[in-house]
Amino acid sequence: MTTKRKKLVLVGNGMAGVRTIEHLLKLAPDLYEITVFGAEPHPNYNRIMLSSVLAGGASMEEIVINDLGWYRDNGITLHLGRTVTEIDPGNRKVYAEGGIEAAYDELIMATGSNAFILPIPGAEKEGVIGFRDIKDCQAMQEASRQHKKAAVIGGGLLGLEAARGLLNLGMDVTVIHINEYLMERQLDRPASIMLQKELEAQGMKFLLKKQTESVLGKQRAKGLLFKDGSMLEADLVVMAVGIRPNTALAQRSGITVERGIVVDDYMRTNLPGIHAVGECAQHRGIAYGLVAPLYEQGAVLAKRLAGIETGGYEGSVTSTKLKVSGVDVFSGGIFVEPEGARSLRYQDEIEGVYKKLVVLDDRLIGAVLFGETGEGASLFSLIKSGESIAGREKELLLGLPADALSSGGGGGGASARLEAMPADEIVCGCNGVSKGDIVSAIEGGCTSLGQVKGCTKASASCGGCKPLVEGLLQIYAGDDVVTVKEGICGCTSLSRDEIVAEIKRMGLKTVKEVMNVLDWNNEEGCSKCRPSLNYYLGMLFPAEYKDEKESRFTNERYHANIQKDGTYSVIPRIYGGVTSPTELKRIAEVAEKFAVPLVKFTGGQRLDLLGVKKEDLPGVWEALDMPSGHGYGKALRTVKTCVGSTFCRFGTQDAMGMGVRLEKAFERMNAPAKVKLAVSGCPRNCAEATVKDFGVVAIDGGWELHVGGNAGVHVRATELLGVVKTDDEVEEWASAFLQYYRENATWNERTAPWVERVGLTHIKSVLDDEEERKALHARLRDTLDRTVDPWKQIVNEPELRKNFEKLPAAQAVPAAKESGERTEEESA
Ligand SMILES: Cc1cc2nc3c(=O)[nH]c(=O)nc-3n(C[C@H](O)[C@H](O)[C@H](O)COP(=O)(O)OP(=O)(O)OC[C@H]3O[C@@H](n4cnc5c(N)ncnc54)[C@H](O)[C@@H]3O)c2cc1C
Ligand SMILES: NC(=O)c1ccc[n+]([C@@H]2O[C@H](COP(=O)([O-])OP(=O)(O)OC[C@H]3O[C@@H](n4cnc5c(N)ncnc54)[C@H](O)[C@@H]3O)[C@@H](O)[C@H]2O)c1
Ligand code: SF4
Ligand code: FES
Repeated sequence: MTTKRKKLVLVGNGMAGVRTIEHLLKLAPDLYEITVFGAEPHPNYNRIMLSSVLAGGASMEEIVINDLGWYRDNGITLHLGRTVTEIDPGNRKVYAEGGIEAAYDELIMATGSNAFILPIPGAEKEGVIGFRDIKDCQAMQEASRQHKKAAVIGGGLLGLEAARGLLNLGMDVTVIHINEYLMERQLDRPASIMLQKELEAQGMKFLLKKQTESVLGKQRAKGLLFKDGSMLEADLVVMAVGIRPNTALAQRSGITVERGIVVDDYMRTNLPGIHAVGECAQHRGIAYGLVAPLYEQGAVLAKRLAGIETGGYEGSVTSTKLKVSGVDVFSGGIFVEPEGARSLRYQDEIEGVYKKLVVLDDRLIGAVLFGETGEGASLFSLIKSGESIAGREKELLLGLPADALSSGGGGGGASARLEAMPADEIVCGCNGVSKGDIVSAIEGGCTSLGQVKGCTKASASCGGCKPLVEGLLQIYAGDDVVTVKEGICGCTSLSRDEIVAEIKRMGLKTVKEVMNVLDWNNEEGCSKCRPSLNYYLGMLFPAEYKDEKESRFTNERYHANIQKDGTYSVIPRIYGGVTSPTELKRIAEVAEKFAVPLVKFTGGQRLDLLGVKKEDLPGVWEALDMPSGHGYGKALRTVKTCVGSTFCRFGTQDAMGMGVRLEKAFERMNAPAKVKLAVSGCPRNCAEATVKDFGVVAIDGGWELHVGGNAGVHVRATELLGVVKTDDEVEEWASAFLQYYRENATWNERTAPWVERVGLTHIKSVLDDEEERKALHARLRDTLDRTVDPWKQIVNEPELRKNFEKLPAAQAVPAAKESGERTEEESA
């Protein structure tokens, strides 16, 4: 005898509702006769991926989660394109468009949200849309075929993803934002400013602190008028100013509604048999707007409906990742310090990296990452776990090896955390994939990230969970794991070596050409690939390549180090740290003349003039009449020396003379990362040569050559490359080592990790070959002979000087005010 199934009706065929049904079918496949109503004419699809569809990274077909066959196979009655218009709670019935009605024992409201359209005059005009569904996406694609200028109102996640998509469609895009910085709901000011700069480099324009008064135009939008009286031309206006839970039907039906449909921990509304999940629901005062919490709600409701005991939904901590190719932004938990909390920050404008951790009672409660977001998933799991991070705060901030990211003191690190993670914990928030799902996929034969993605969808949306999925692969696939090569950034799947080989093979000569020919998936590139391509091209073709200033970071463009108040630091070259009374007097006069607020000795034996205004830079350089110390770039910085045999009674060689010689030989040398040298006059090593990229230590009758050292966060002592007798040999070996590093390291890789990666034995074997050594030396000489001092060049060329003129206040780039940035000279 078959028992009669209960009737379950789902209103809303979106991500949260259908997810609940999927769960329920797994838990109790025969319990309900299910009817689904969807106002949209499509089967259930991944709304998140609309951003990728718009940007050209996915097709509409690819984002379907459950096709029509799935509904059929599971015996679900589906009414597509039918909006439910009425609920009769007394008789437990729903009524939909087209005269359709359905009775229920249990009803799920999963009506999602509506895009908020600003109630301003002209908002109803043709060409004004929100960005919420397939229809909106198609409208934007269509508009881009006929129109050129787009305005996106709202600089939040949605607005920026829409803007990136429209840029990809060839439109001229301006984002209008009401706040003074972008994504203020997810980011703090420094991260937001870095984000803005990166997006500007991609071609996006911004109008900040602007309030839209009305949409101009007759039938179709022609532009926007702002409250300050200014205007913007636009024939497509996308409103991305937030969402409002879709509650009208619930309200009409007597269900309690505040901002959303009010539910308890079991997703029950005030009316018997009626539940709500997803963006339309309000739980403990919060209506969520991201899928991860909605999936958690769905899991609880599914258990409840299946009659399985469950602890109830207790609310979610959320994290977000902006899905814009070439920009890495992560925000999780509480990123604005509540009372009693501390925050730790790290900012490096040269590398384009910003990190902020918020700690309360020794627990990580929030994080913002820009530029390097690989640790986002691990940090987010620490935020959720609430475990103590006492004593590990700095490690976490500075991104030590993945295994430092957890289990403080308990040992084991990140892999131990993954192993201990319960099977039902969600690893991929975007797609609601649990650890158990991923482990099953691996045990079922998936051995690469791509295969796990194909089987489970984990990492298929924002990609934020990729490190965790890879971690699970390492643990559960063991030796079978297939590591698929990663591109140098999100814009390409090519590795550094492949790119360099292709540049050489095809003789590519500009950054744009490389991107075009090698099929970059983002026309403008990003903050990782543009500077690296600029470096590789300059390194490969020193004679022909013209440096692309726009592919460099601010500091390298202005040849000075930007400080947290927006002023600059000027470090002239002082060869070997040896100066003279005349030079010192000149520096003092310049400091007085330009009212330089601070003059300080750096760790590299030089003088740093701090607090110089941008417009004063050329004047300061002119008056100093000294070469640039390159204290701002990926280049030779200092050659630190001790006094050596000239004065010291222990000295066996002239350390100062050698230091000056090396600094003169290698000044203006750019490199994959900054390079520091030191020369000590005896093994007492007062110049600390054994923590430098290239260290020279005098011994009786010769010099020891040390390589691959590094102070700073990850201290690494040098390894001994060899011992030579003469000063000429020191220069030749140093030159060959540096050129080999220049030609083979990945952009941004310092000598310490490079030596570790390729091995000293290999480097030695190359440099021991005299012919090869001399050839490397000659290539570096040839490169350096073509370089000029950047300060002199700017001082002497009026056109270049113009770049330093004071901008009108409105255009000035805001400084990274809250940053804790140090001058690069001082950072090791
Ligand atoms: C472009 C874009 C990108 C996004 N990116 C991300 C991201 O990267 N990460 C993230 O976590 N979140 C992201 N989101 C948010 C995420 O998509 C939503 O949180 C999620 O889709 C909400 O699911 P839901 O089921 O509650 O609502 P929806 O997915 O909106 O589904 C509700 C459905 O109910 C239907 N409906 C409404 N009323 C009725 C009715 N009376 N009768 C019948 N049907 C009805 C609607 O038409 C809709 O199809 C993004 C959203 C957009 C628009
Ligand atoms: N990557 C992701 O996780 C992702 C991507 C897209 C959308 N979403 C989700 O979709 C939902 C909608 O996104 P959203 O960005 O519209 O919402 P949001 O509320 O996060 O951001 C809206 C932004 O618009 C700005 N704004 C408000 N009024 C304005 C006005 N009059 N003029 C100019 N700017 C104005 C606000 O300052 C805010 O920054 C959110 O829940 C979001 O989390 C998430
Ligand atoms: S390293 Fe040797 S030579 Fe140089 S200062 Fe120290 S003791 Fe003197
Ligand atoms: S968390 Fe976004 S794809 Fe997994």
